[in-house]
Amino acid sequence: MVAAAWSPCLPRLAARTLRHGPWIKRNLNVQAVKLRSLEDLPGPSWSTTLYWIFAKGYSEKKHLLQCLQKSLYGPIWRSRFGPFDLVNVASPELIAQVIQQEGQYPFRVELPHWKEYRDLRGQAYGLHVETGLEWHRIRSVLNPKLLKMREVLAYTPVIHQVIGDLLQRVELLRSRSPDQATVPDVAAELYKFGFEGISAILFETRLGCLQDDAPKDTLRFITAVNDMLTLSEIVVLLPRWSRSILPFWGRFVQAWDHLYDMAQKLIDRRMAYITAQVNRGEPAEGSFLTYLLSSDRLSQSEVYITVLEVMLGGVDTTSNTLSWALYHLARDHRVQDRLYDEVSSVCPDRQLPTTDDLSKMSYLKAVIKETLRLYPVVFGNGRFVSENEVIVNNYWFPKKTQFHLCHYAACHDEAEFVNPEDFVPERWLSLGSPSSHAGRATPGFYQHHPYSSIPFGVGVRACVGKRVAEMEMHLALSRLMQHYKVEPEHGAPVVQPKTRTLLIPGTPINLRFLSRA
Ligand code: HEM
Repeated sequence: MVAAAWSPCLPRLAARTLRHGPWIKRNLNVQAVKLRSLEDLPGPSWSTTLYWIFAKGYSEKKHLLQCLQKSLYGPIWRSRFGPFDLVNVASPELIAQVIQQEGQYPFRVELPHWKEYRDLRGQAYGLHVETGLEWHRIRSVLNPKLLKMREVLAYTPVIHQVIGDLLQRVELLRSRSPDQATVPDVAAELYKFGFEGISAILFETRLGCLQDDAPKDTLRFITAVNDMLTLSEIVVLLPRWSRSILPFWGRFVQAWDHLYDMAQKLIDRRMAYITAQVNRGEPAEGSFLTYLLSSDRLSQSEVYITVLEVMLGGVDTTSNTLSWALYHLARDHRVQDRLYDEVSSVCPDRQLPTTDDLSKMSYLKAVIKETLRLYPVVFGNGRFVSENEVIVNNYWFPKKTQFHLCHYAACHDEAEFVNPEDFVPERWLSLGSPSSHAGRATPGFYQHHPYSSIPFGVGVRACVGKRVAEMEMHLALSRLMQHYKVEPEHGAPVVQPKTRTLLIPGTPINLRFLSRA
Protein backbone atom coordinates (compact mmCIF):
# COMPACT_ATOMS: atom_id res chain seq x y z
CA MET A 1 0.00 0.00 0.00
CA VAL A 2 2.64 2.45 1.10
CA ALA A 3 5.11 1.10 -1.41
CA ALA A 4 2.76 2.04 -4.21
CA ALA A 5 2.89 5.70 -3.18
CA TRP A 6 6.65 5.66 -3.52
CA SER A 7 7.66 6.97 -6.89
CA PRO A 8 11.19 6.49 -8.16
CA CYS A 9 10.29 8.88 -10.98
CA LEU A 10 10.54 12.10 -9.02
CA PRO A 11 14.34 12.24 -8.77
CA ARG A 12 14.74 11.56 -12.48
CA LEU A 13 12.26 14.26 -13.29
CA ALA A 14 13.97 16.50 -10.79
CA ALA A 15 17.35 15.98 -12.40
CA ARG A 16 15.95 17.18 -15.70
CA THR A 17 14.20 20.23 -14.29
CA LEU A 18 17.11 21.41 -12.17
CA ARG A 19 18.87 22.89 -15.14
CA HIS A 20 15.89 25.19 -15.69
CA GLY A 21 15.74 26.58 -12.16
CA PRO A 22 13.53 25.79 -9.18
CA TRP A 23 10.42 24.81 -11.17
CA ILE A 24 8.91 21.42 -11.69
CA LYS A 25 6.21 20.22 -14.12
CA ARG A 26 4.18 17.46 -12.54
CA ASN A 27 2.66 16.39 -15.88
CA LEU A 28 1.76 17.85 -19.24
CA ASN A 29 -1.67 19.10 -18.14
CA VAL A 30 -0.48 20.94 -15.07
CA GLN A 31 1.19 24.33 -14.87
CA ALA A 32 4.79 24.46 -13.70
CA VAL A 33 4.94 24.68 -9.90
CA LYS A 34 7.46 26.90 -8.15
CA LEU A 35 9.55 24.85 -5.81
CA ARG A 36 9.97 25.98 -2.24
CA SER A 37 13.42 26.62 -0.81
CA LEU A 38 15.48 25.90 2.28
CA GLU A 39 14.20 29.14 3.83
CA ASP A 40 10.61 27.88 3.59
CA LEU A 41 11.27 24.80 5.70
CA PRO A 42 9.80 24.69 9.19
CA GLY A 43 12.09 23.89 12.10
CA PRO A 44 13.24 24.81 15.58
CA SER A 45 15.32 27.88 16.37
CA TRP A 46 18.86 27.56 17.73
CA SER A 47 17.67 28.28 21.24
CA THR A 48 14.87 25.69 21.08
CA THR A 49 17.37 23.03 20.00
CA LEU A 50 19.72 24.03 22.83
CA TYR A 51 16.83 23.85 25.27
CA TRP A 52 15.83 20.35 24.09
CA ILE A 53 19.38 19.04 24.16
CA PHE A 54 20.64 20.50 27.41
CA ALA A 55 17.54 21.31 29.49
CA LYS A 56 15.21 18.51 28.38
CA GLY A 57 17.88 15.80 28.31
CA TYR A 58 17.75 14.88 24.61
CA SER A 59 21.54 14.85 24.29
CA GLU A 60 21.45 11.11 24.99
CA LYS A 61 18.06 10.61 23.37
CA LYS A 62 18.65 11.99 19.94
CA HIS A 63 16.54 9.19 18.46
CA LEU A 64 13.52 10.48 20.40
CA LEU A 65 14.30 14.04 19.35
CA GLN A 66 13.78 12.86 15.75
CA CYS A 67 10.29 11.63 16.66
CA LEU A 68 9.44 14.79 18.61
CA GLN A 69 10.53 17.06 15.78
CA LYS A 70 8.74 14.96 13.18
CA SER A 71 5.52 15.26 15.21
CA LEU A 72 5.96 19.06 15.37
CA TYR A 73 7.16 19.90 11.87
CA GLY A 74 6.18 16.96 9.65
CA PRO A 75 8.50 14.64 7.69
CA ILE A 76 10.94 17.35 6.52
CA TRP A 77 12.37 20.20 8.59
CA ARG A 78 15.50 22.28 9.04
CA SER A 79 17.57 22.39 12.22
CA ARG A 80 20.68 24.35 13.11
CA PHE A 81 23.03 23.47 15.89
CA GLY A 82 26.70 24.34 16.36
CA PRO A 83 28.35 24.12 12.95
CA PHE A 84 25.47 22.05 11.55
CA ASP A 85 22.73 23.27 9.27
CA LEU A 86 20.65 20.20 8.55
CA VAL A 87 17.71 19.24 6.40
CA ASN A 88 16.05 16.39 8.28
CA VAL A 89 13.96 13.84 6.39
CA ALA A 90 11.97 11.32 8.39
CA SER A 91 9.68 9.34 6.11
CA PRO A 92 10.62 6.44 3.84
CA GLU A 93 9.45 8.34 0.75
CA LEU A 94 11.69 11.33 1.46
CA ILE A 95 14.66 9.22 2.56
CA ALA A 96 14.33 7.40 -0.78
CA GLN A 97 14.26 10.71 -2.66
CA VAL A 98 17.51 11.85 -1.02
CA ILE A 99 19.32 8.56 -1.56
CA GLN A 100 18.27 8.41 -5.19
CA GLN A 101 19.90 11.79 -5.80
CA GLU A 102 23.05 11.15 -3.76
CA GLY A 103 25.33 11.07 -6.80
CA GLN A 104 28.02 8.67 -7.96
CA TYR A 105 30.23 8.95 -4.89
CA PRO A 106 27.90 9.50 -1.95
CA PHE A 107 29.29 11.35 1.02
CA ARG A 108 27.85 11.01 4.52
CA VAL A 109 29.04 13.97 6.50
CA GLU A 110 32.14 16.10 6.80
CA LEU A 111 34.28 14.99 9.72
CA PRO A 112 36.68 17.94 10.10
CA HIS A 113 37.91 16.73 13.50
CA TRP A 114 38.77 13.25 12.19
CA LYS A 115 40.54 14.81 9.24
CA GLU A 116 42.44 17.14 11.50
CA TYR A 117 43.61 14.26 13.66
CA ARG A 118 44.82 12.36 10.59
CA ASP A 119 46.68 15.46 9.35
CA LEU A 120 48.23 15.95 12.79
CA ARG A 121 49.66 12.43 12.72
CA GLY A 122 50.43 12.29 9.01
CA GLN A 123 48.07 9.36 8.50
CA ALA A 124 46.02 8.47 5.41
CA TYR A 125 42.39 9.67 5.47
CA GLY A 126 40.59 6.33 5.06
CA LEU A 127 37.07 5.34 4.18
CA HIS A 128 35.13 7.79 6.36
CA VAL A 129 37.10 10.94 5.57
CA GLU A 130 38.01 10.38 1.92
CA THR A 131 35.59 11.59 -0.73
CA GLY A 132 34.86 11.08 -4.41
CA LEU A 133 37.15 8.91 -6.46
CA GLU A 134 39.57 8.33 -3.57
CA TRP A 135 36.78 6.91 -1.40
CA HIS A 136 35.64 4.78 -4.33
CA ARG A 137 39.15 3.43 -4.86
CA ILE A 138 39.36 2.21 -1.24
CA ARG A 139 35.85 0.86 -1.28
CA SER A 140 36.42 -1.10 -4.48
CA VAL A 141 39.35 -2.86 -2.80
CA LEU A 142 37.18 -3.85 0.17
CA ASN A 143 33.94 -4.82 -1.57
CA PRO A 144 35.12 -8.11 -3.11
CA LYS A 145 36.40 -9.43 0.24
CA LEU A 146 33.51 -8.25 2.38
CA LEU A 147 30.41 -8.21 0.23
CA LYS A 148 30.83 -11.21 -2.07
CA MET A 149 28.92 -14.10 -0.52
CA ARG A 150 31.51 -16.68 -1.59
CA GLU A 151 34.26 -14.76 0.22
CA VAL A 152 32.15 -14.20 3.32
CA LEU A 153 31.38 -17.93 3.52
CA ALA A 154 35.09 -18.55 3.92
CA TYR A 155 34.94 -16.74 7.30
CA THR A 156 32.32 -19.18 8.68
CA PRO A 157 34.76 -21.65 10.33
CA VAL A 158 36.59 -18.95 12.26
CA ILE A 159 33.31 -17.36 13.36
CA HIS A 160 32.14 -20.77 14.61
CA GLN A 161 35.35 -20.99 16.67
CA VAL A 162 34.68 -17.56 18.16
CA ILE A 163 31.09 -18.55 18.96
CA GLY A 164 32.53 -21.63 20.70
CA ASP A 165 34.52 -19.24 22.90
CA LEU A 166 31.39 -17.19 23.56
CA LEU A 167 29.48 -20.27 24.71
CA GLN A 168 32.33 -21.19 27.07
CA ARG A 169 32.35 -17.65 28.40
CA VAL A 170 28.60 -17.81 29.08
CA GLU A 171 29.12 -21.10 30.95
CA LEU A 172 31.88 -19.58 33.06
CA LEU A 173 29.87 -16.49 33.95
CA ARG A 174 26.79 -18.55 34.81
CA SER A 175 28.84 -20.78 37.08
CA ARG A 176 30.10 -17.72 38.93
CA SER A 177 26.69 -16.15 39.47
CA PRO A 178 24.77 -16.78 42.73
CA ASP A 179 21.84 -18.41 40.86
CA GLN A 180 24.16 -20.34 38.50
CA ALA A 181 22.35 -18.77 35.54
CA THR A 182 22.76 -15.01 35.33
CA VAL A 183 25.15 -13.33 32.95
CA PRO A 184 25.51 -9.70 33.95
CA ASP A 185 25.89 -7.02 31.29
CA VAL A 186 25.36 -9.24 28.26
CA ALA A 187 26.20 -6.35 25.90
CA ALA A 188 29.72 -6.11 27.35
CA GLU A 189 30.30 -9.84 26.72
CA LEU A 190 28.89 -9.62 23.22
CA TYR A 191 31.14 -6.63 22.61
CA LYS A 192 34.12 -8.92 23.27
CA PHE A 193 32.54 -11.46 20.91
CA GLY A 194 32.13 -8.80 18.21
CA PHE A 195 35.69 -7.65 18.71
CA GLU A 196 37.13 -11.17 18.60
CA GLY A 197 35.04 -12.08 15.54
CA ILE A 198 35.96 -9.08 13.45
CA SER A 199 39.64 -9.24 14.49
CA ALA A 200 39.78 -12.90 13.51
CA ILE A 201 38.52 -11.93 10.04
CA LEU A 202 40.47 -8.71 9.53
CA PHE A 203 43.79 -9.44 11.23
CA GLU A 204 43.66 -13.21 10.64
CA THR A 205 44.64 -13.46 14.30
CA ARG A 206 42.82 -14.68 17.40
CA LEU A 207 43.17 -12.18 20.25
CA GLY A 208 41.58 -14.13 23.07
CA CYS A 209 39.11 -11.37 24.07
CA LEU A 210 36.68 -13.90 25.51
CA GLN A 211 39.29 -15.48 27.78
CA ASP A 212 39.30 -14.57 31.46
CA ASP A 213 42.80 -13.20 31.08
CA ALA A 214 42.02 -11.14 27.96
CA PRO A 215 45.09 -9.21 26.82
CA LYS A 216 45.33 -5.75 28.43
CA ASP A 217 45.66 -4.14 25.00
CA THR A 218 42.22 -5.42 24.11
CA LEU A 219 40.58 -3.86 27.14
CA ARG A 220 42.39 -0.61 26.43
CA PHE A 221 41.12 -0.73 22.87
CA ILE A 222 37.53 -1.16 24.07
CA THR A 223 37.85 1.89 26.34
CA ALA A 224 39.46 3.89 23.54
CA VAL A 225 36.58 3.14 21.13
CA ASN A 226 34.12 4.33 23.74
CA ASP A 227 36.15 7.49 24.45
CA MET A 228 36.65 8.31 20.79
CA LEU A 229 32.93 7.98 19.95
CA THR A 230 31.84 10.02 22.99
CA LEU A 231 34.45 12.74 22.50
CA SER A 232 33.84 12.92 18.76
CA GLU A 233 30.34 14.31 19.44
CA ILE A 234 31.73 16.95 21.81
CA VAL A 235 34.88 18.01 19.95
CA VAL A 236 33.04 18.79 16.72
CA LEU A 237 30.87 21.38 18.50
CA LEU A 238 33.66 23.22 20.30
CA PRO A 239 35.61 26.13 18.81
CA ARG A 240 39.33 25.55 18.23
CA TRP A 241 40.37 28.17 20.79
CA SER A 242 38.76 26.07 23.55
CA ARG A 243 41.26 23.26 23.00
CA SER A 244 43.96 24.88 25.14
CA ILE A 245 41.51 25.28 28.05
CA LEU A 246 39.26 22.20 27.82
CA PRO A 247 40.57 18.61 27.95
CA PHE A 248 38.37 17.15 25.18
CA TRP A 249 40.56 17.57 22.10
CA GLY A 250 43.61 16.14 23.89
CA ARG A 251 41.63 13.11 25.03
CA PHE A 252 40.16 12.65 21.56
CA VAL A 253 43.67 12.59 20.07
CA GLN A 254 44.83 10.17 22.77
CA ALA A 255 41.91 7.79 22.09
CA TRP A 256 42.68 7.75 18.34
CA ASP A 257 46.37 7.19 19.11
CA HIS A 258 45.51 4.07 21.12
CA LEU A 259 43.29 2.73 18.38
CA TYR A 260 45.78 3.39 15.62
CA ASP A 261 48.72 1.95 17.58
CA MET A 262 46.92 -1.27 18.22
CA ALA A 263 45.78 -1.70 14.62
CA GLN A 264 49.30 -0.92 13.42
CA LYS A 265 50.84 -3.45 15.82
CA LEU A 266 48.50 -6.24 14.75
CA ILE A 267 48.95 -5.52 11.06
CA ASP A 268 52.75 -5.29 11.36
CA ARG A 269 52.82 -8.60 13.23
CA ARG A 270 50.80 -10.28 10.51
CA MET A 271 52.89 -8.64 7.80
CA ALA A 272 56.11 -10.01 9.33
CA TYR A 273 54.54 -13.47 9.31
CA ILE A 274 53.48 -13.19 5.66
CA THR A 275 56.92 -11.88 4.65
CA ALA A 276 58.61 -14.82 6.40
CA GLN A 277 56.27 -17.20 4.55
CA VAL A 278 57.13 -15.64 1.21
CA ASN A 279 60.87 -15.64 2.03
CA ARG A 280 60.66 -19.37 2.71
CA GLY A 281 59.24 -19.76 -0.80
CA GLU A 282 55.78 -20.68 0.54
CA PRO A 283 52.64 -19.08 -0.92
CA ALA A 284 51.16 -16.34 1.27
CA GLU A 285 48.13 -18.00 2.83
CA GLY A 286 45.47 -15.97 4.47
CA SER A 287 42.37 -14.11 3.64
CA PHE A 288 41.42 -10.48 4.26
CA LEU A 289 44.65 -8.86 5.42
CA THR A 290 46.86 -10.99 3.20
CA TYR A 291 44.71 -9.88 0.27
CA LEU A 292 44.94 -6.19 1.24
CA LEU A 293 48.69 -6.31 1.80
CA SER A 294 49.45 -8.26 -1.32
CA SER A 295 47.03 -6.47 -3.65
CA ASP A 296 49.24 -3.36 -3.69
CA ARG A 297 46.17 -1.21 -4.31
CA LEU A 298 46.39 0.57 -0.96
CA SER A 299 49.43 2.20 0.58
CA GLN A 300 50.61 0.82 3.92
CA SER A 301 49.22 3.86 5.69
CA GLU A 302 45.85 3.31 3.97
CA VAL A 303 45.85 -0.31 5.03
CA TYR A 304 46.31 0.71 8.70
CA ILE A 305 43.50 3.21 8.73
CA THR A 306 41.14 1.20 6.53
CA VAL A 307 41.41 -1.95 8.60
CA LEU A 308 40.95 0.09 11.77
CA GLU A 309 37.83 1.78 10.39
CA VAL A 310 36.31 -1.47 9.19
CA MET A 311 36.99 -2.87 12.63
CA LEU A 312 35.35 0.11 14.34
CA GLY A 313 32.30 -0.45 12.16
CA GLY A 314 32.08 -4.09 13.13
CA VAL A 315 32.11 -4.20 16.92
CA ASP A 316 29.38 -2.08 18.57
CA THR A 317 26.96 -2.71 15.74
CA THR A 318 26.67 -6.50 15.85
CA SER A 319 27.10 -6.74 19.62
CA ASN A 320 24.33 -4.25 20.44
CA THR A 321 21.95 -5.81 17.93
CA LEU A 322 22.52 -9.27 19.41
CA SER A 323 22.05 -7.87 22.93
CA TRP A 324 18.68 -6.34 22.03
CA ALA A 325 17.58 -9.53 20.28
CA LEU A 326 18.33 -11.58 23.42
CA TYR A 327 16.67 -8.94 25.60
CA HIS A 328 13.39 -9.28 23.67
CA LEU A 329 13.57 -13.05 23.31
CA ALA A 330 13.94 -13.28 27.09
CA ARG A 331 10.76 -11.23 27.52
CA ASP A 332 8.69 -12.94 24.88
CA HIS A 333 8.56 -16.71 25.26
CA ARG A 334 6.27 -17.13 22.30
CA VAL A 335 8.91 -15.66 19.98
CA GLN A 336 11.75 -17.50 21.69
CA ASP A 337 9.99 -20.88 21.52
CA ARG A 338 9.21 -20.38 17.89
CA LEU A 339 12.81 -19.48 17.13
CA TYR A 340 14.08 -22.47 19.10
CA ASP A 341 11.68 -24.79 17.20
CA GLU A 342 12.95 -23.47 13.90
CA VAL A 343 16.63 -23.80 14.81
CA SER A 344 16.24 -27.28 16.29
CA SER A 345 14.20 -28.56 13.37
CA VAL A 346 16.77 -27.36 10.81
CA CYS A 347 19.77 -28.38 12.95
CA PRO A 348 18.74 -31.15 15.33
CA ASP A 349 21.09 -32.37 18.10
CA ARG A 350 22.96 -29.07 18.19
CA GLN A 351 24.48 -29.59 14.77
CA LEU A 352 26.58 -26.60 13.79
CA PRO A 353 24.44 -24.47 11.46
CA THR A 354 25.89 -24.08 7.99
CA THR A 355 25.06 -21.18 5.70
CA ASP A 356 22.72 -23.54 3.82
CA ASP A 357 20.94 -24.19 7.10
CA LEU A 358 20.66 -20.46 7.75
CA SER A 359 18.90 -20.02 4.42
CA LYS A 360 16.12 -22.25 5.81
CA MET A 361 15.71 -20.18 8.98
CA SER A 362 13.38 -17.39 7.93
CA TYR A 363 12.19 -16.71 11.48
CA LEU A 364 15.78 -16.25 12.71
CA LYS A 365 16.29 -13.61 10.03
CA ALA A 366 12.98 -11.98 10.90
CA VAL A 367 14.08 -11.74 14.55
CA ILE A 368 17.24 -9.86 13.56
CA LYS A 369 15.37 -7.62 11.11
CA GLU A 370 12.80 -6.73 13.75
CA THR A 371 15.57 -6.04 16.28
CA LEU A 372 17.24 -3.68 13.81
CA ARG A 373 13.91 -1.97 13.13
CA LEU A 374 13.29 -1.33 16.83
CA TYR A 375 16.94 -0.41 17.53
CA PRO A 376 18.59 0.76 14.31
CA VAL A 377 22.11 1.03 15.67
CA VAL A 378 22.83 3.77 13.10
CA PHE A 379 19.68 5.65 14.10
CA GLY A 380 20.37 8.66 11.89
CA ASN A 381 22.60 8.84 8.84
CA GLY A 382 23.86 11.69 6.68
CA ARG A 383 24.13 12.63 3.05
CA PHE A 384 26.13 15.69 2.10
CA VAL A 385 25.11 16.22 -1.49
CA SER A 386 27.99 18.30 -2.75
CA GLU A 387 27.87 17.66 -6.49
CA ASN A 388 24.20 18.25 -7.30
CA GLU A 389 21.28 20.43 -6.53
CA VAL A 390 18.50 18.30 -5.11
CA ILE A 391 14.70 18.33 -5.05
CA VAL A 392 12.96 16.65 -2.15
CA ASN A 393 9.23 16.92 -1.52
CA ASN A 394 9.01 19.90 -3.89
CA TYR A 395 11.74 21.77 -2.03
CA TRP A 396 14.78 22.81 -4.04
CA PHE A 397 18.16 22.53 -2.29
CA PRO A 398 21.47 23.95 -3.52
CA LYS A 399 24.69 21.93 -3.79
CA LYS A 400 26.38 21.19 -0.46
CA THR A 401 23.16 20.67 1.46
CA GLN A 402 23.62 18.37 4.45
CA PHE A 403 20.72 15.94 4.82
CA HIS A 404 20.01 14.02 7.99
CA LEU A 405 18.19 10.75 7.31
CA CYS A 406 16.08 10.11 10.43
CA HIS A 407 15.93 6.33 10.29
CA TYR A 408 14.71 5.88 13.84
CA ALA A 409 11.68 8.12 13.29
CA ALA A 410 10.93 6.37 9.98
CA CYS A 411 10.98 2.84 11.35
CA HIS A 412 8.98 3.73 14.46
CA ASP A 413 6.20 5.36 12.47
CA GLU A 414 2.74 3.97 13.03
CA ALA A 415 1.80 4.75 9.42
CA GLU A 416 4.44 2.25 8.35
CA PHE A 417 4.40 -0.40 11.09
CA VAL A 418 1.33 -1.45 13.05
CA ASN A 419 2.05 -1.08 16.80
CA PRO A 420 5.57 0.15 16.05
CA GLU A 421 6.92 -0.21 19.60
CA ASP A 422 6.09 -3.94 19.74
CA PHE A 423 8.67 -6.60 18.96
CA VAL A 424 6.95 -8.69 16.28
CA PRO A 425 9.30 -10.61 13.95
CA GLU A 426 6.27 -11.87 11.99
CA ARG A 427 6.12 -8.49 10.24
CA TRP A 428 9.03 -9.64 8.11
CA LEU A 429 7.61 -12.97 7.00
CA SER A 430 5.96 -13.03 3.62
CA LEU A 431 2.19 -12.95 3.79
CA GLY A 432 1.60 -16.34 2.22
CA SER A 433 4.37 -18.15 4.08
CA PRO A 434 3.21 -21.05 6.27
CA SER A 435 5.13 -19.46 9.15
CA SER A 436 3.30 -16.12 8.97
CA HIS A 437 0.87 -15.52 11.79
CA ALA A 438 -2.75 -15.23 10.64
CA GLY A 439 -3.72 -13.21 13.72
CA ARG A 440 -1.41 -10.44 12.61
CA ALA A 441 -3.10 -10.09 9.25
CA THR A 442 -3.95 -6.43 9.74
CA PRO A 443 -4.00 -4.60 6.39
CA GLY A 444 -0.51 -3.30 5.74
CA PHE A 445 1.04 -5.46 8.45
CA TYR A 446 3.42 -7.26 6.12
CA GLN A 447 3.89 -4.50 3.57
CA HIS A 448 6.46 -1.86 4.17
CA HIS A 449 7.96 0.80 2.02
CA PRO A 450 11.37 -0.49 0.85
CA TYR A 451 13.08 2.41 2.67
CA SER A 452 11.06 2.15 5.89
CA SER A 453 13.74 0.16 7.69
CA ILE A 454 17.16 0.21 6.04
CA PRO A 455 19.52 -0.46 8.97
CA PHE A 456 22.54 -1.04 6.72
CA GLY A 457 21.77 1.78 4.31
CA VAL A 458 21.13 1.36 0.58
CA GLY A 459 23.27 1.91 -2.50
CA VAL A 460 26.99 2.08 -3.17
CA ARG A 461 27.82 3.67 0.18
CA ALA A 462 25.77 1.18 2.22
CA CYS A 463 27.45 -0.81 4.99
CA VAL A 464 30.44 -2.71 3.66
CA GLY A 465 30.16 -5.20 6.55
CA LYS A 466 26.49 -6.10 6.03
CA ARG A 467 27.10 -9.68 4.95
CA VAL A 468 29.70 -10.32 7.65
CA ALA A 469 27.38 -8.81 10.27
CA GLU A 470 24.41 -10.91 9.22
CA MET A 471 26.49 -14.06 9.11
CA GLU A 472 27.92 -13.41 12.60
CA MET A 473 24.55 -12.52 14.12
CA HIS A 474 22.63 -15.40 12.54
CA LEU A 475 25.23 -18.00 13.52
CA ALA A 476 25.66 -16.65 17.06
CA LEU A 477 21.95 -16.34 17.79
CA SER A 478 21.11 -19.78 16.40
CA ARG A 479 23.83 -21.43 18.47
CA LEU A 480 22.90 -19.56 21.64
CA MET A 481 19.31 -20.78 21.13
CA GLN A 482 20.53 -24.38 20.70
CA HIS A 483 22.19 -24.21 24.12
CA TYR A 484 20.09 -21.86 26.27
CA LYS A 485 16.68 -20.54 27.02
CA VAL A 486 17.06 -16.90 28.04
CA GLU A 487 15.03 -15.13 30.70
CA PRO A 488 15.20 -11.70 32.29
CA GLU A 489 16.82 -11.48 35.69
CA HIS A 490 14.25 -11.48 38.53
CA GLY A 491 12.76 -8.00 38.82
CA ALA A 492 14.83 -6.78 35.86
CA PRO A 493 14.04 -3.19 34.87
CA VAL A 494 13.03 -2.19 31.36
CA VAL A 495 16.13 -1.14 29.41
CA GLN A 496 15.80 1.96 27.26
CA PRO A 497 18.19 2.80 24.45
CA LYS A 498 20.42 5.86 24.53
CA THR A 499 22.51 7.56 21.87
CA ARG A 500 26.28 7.79 21.91
CA THR A 501 27.01 8.29 18.22
CA LEU A 502 25.23 4.92 17.89
CA LEU A 503 22.01 3.70 19.52
CA ILE A 504 23.03 1.49 22.43
CA PRO A 505 21.41 0.03 25.59
CA GLY A 506 21.12 2.77 28.21
CA THR A 507 21.70 0.44 31.17
CA PRO A 508 23.21 -3.04 31.49
CA ILE A 509 21.15 -5.98 30.25
CA ASN A 510 21.41 -8.87 32.71
CA LEU A 511 19.95 -12.17 31.51
CA ARG A 512 19.51 -15.66 32.90
CA PHE A 513 20.78 -18.39 30.58
CA LEU A 514 19.00 -21.67 31.38
CA SER A 515 20.67 -24.72 29.94
CA ARG A 516 18.58 -26.65 27.42
CA ALA A 517 20.55 -29.84 28.05
C1 HEM B 1 24.27 -4.78 12.90
C2 HEM B 1 25.35 -4.56 12.21
C3 HEM B 1 25.62 -3.32 11.39
C4 HEM B 1 24.81 -2.28 11.06
C5 HEM B 1 23.37 -2.06 11.45
C6 HEM B 1 25.60 -1.37 10.25
C7 HEM B 1 25.10 -0.20 9.70
C8 HEM B 1 25.84 0.64 8.89
C9 HEM B 1 25.33 1.82 8.26
C10 HEM B 1 23.90 2.33 8.35
C11 HEM B 1 26.33 2.38 7.58
C12 HEM B 1 26.25 3.67 6.74
C13 HEM B 1 25.73 3.33 5.37
C14 HEM B 1 25.40 4.53 4.53
O1 HEM B 1 25.94 5.61 4.75
O2 HEM B 1 24.56 4.37 3.64
C15 HEM B 1 27.51 1.57 7.76
C16 HEM B 1 28.73 1.85 7.20
C17 HEM B 1 29.85 1.08 7.44
N1 HEM B 1 29.89 -0.13 8.09
FE1 HEM B 1 28.35 -1.06 9.00
N2 HEM B 1 26.85 -1.88 10.12
C18 HEM B 1 26.92 -3.07 10.78
C19 HEM B 1 28.00 -3.93 10.86
C20 HEM B 1 29.21 -3.70 10.28
C21 HEM B 1 30.32 -4.63 10.28
C22 HEM B 1 30.31 -6.04 10.89
C23 HEM B 1 31.35 -4.01 9.68
C24 HEM B 1 32.74 -4.54 9.39
C25 HEM B 1 32.96 -5.73 8.87
C26 HEM B 1 30.91 -2.69 9.26
C27 HEM B 1 31.68 -1.75 8.62
C28 HEM B 1 31.19 -0.56 8.10
C29 HEM B 1 32.02 0.40 7.40
C30 HEM B 1 33.53 0.32 7.20
C31 HEM B 1 31.17 1.43 6.97
C32 HEM B 1 31.56 2.65 6.15
C33 HEM B 1 31.39 2.32 4.67
C34 HEM B 1 31.71 3.48 3.73
O3 HEM B 1 31.69 4.62 4.18
O4 HEM B 1 31.96 3.21 2.55
N3 HEM B 1 29.60 -2.55 9.64
N4 HEM B 1 27.17 0.50 8.56
